[in-house]
Amino acid sequence: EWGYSPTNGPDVWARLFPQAGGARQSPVDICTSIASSDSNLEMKKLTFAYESQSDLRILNTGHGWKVEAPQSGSRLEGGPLGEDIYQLEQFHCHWGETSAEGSEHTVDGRAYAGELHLVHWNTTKYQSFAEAAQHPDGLAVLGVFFDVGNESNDEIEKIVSTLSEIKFKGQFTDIPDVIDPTTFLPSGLGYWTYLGSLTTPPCNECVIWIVYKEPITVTEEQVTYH
Ligand SMILES: NS(=O)(=O)c1ccc(O)c(NC(=O)NCCCCO)c1
Ligand SMILES: [Zn+2]
Repeated sequence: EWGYSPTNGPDVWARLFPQAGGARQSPVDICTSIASSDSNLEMKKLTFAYESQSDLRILNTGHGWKVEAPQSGSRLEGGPLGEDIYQLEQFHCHWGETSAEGSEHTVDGRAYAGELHLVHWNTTKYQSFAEAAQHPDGLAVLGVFFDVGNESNDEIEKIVSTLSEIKFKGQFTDIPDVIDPTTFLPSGLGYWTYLGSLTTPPCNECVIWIVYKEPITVTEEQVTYH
């Protein structure tokens, strides 16, 4: 089973998952000095529209939590996504042992306490998430960094408050509260974008990454759960 130790971590994933040795692997360190601002991105504004949903299923994946949120009524489009429309499939989180680390992307070498991924797939071109994940423009993932501060995030609390029920890998439960994914996004909508991959095996090179510049604030407890 793949993981993050020296014997099963990213350096050996390519033995079992060939794409992990590819040319557009994620995560990356975002070097802000060489990131170029693309004027047409301003012209094609990135727009998103989500539904609020209750009774979403949350799963312990063994590497964090994942909320299954297939939303046929959601739309992510514009910005780097060309003319295609992407639909929300799931969102999940990466965090670390301490709040000094945990994000997958880093910014000028700096890691954040954690990182939320909102995973979407291209419904204009493909018929399913699984099919989309086989194509270079199949998925669009919004990444939001977590900063640790004194205010807790109410939406994240609705999720973290269920984790005591799914202590072990493979367990799942329902989140009774209504969740609106829009509330996970920072107020500042500036982002970096690049063509990359799934950050975990099978590491398919199918993701258009959109990483927001502004982190959202959560409390230490909300992001060092284990
Ligand atoms: N981190 S990511 O790039 O947004 C990402 C988005 C969607 C994914 O399907 C994966 N990878 C994945 O599901 N691997 C299968 C078993 C892992 C259980 O955790 C990673
Ligand atoms: Zn992820």
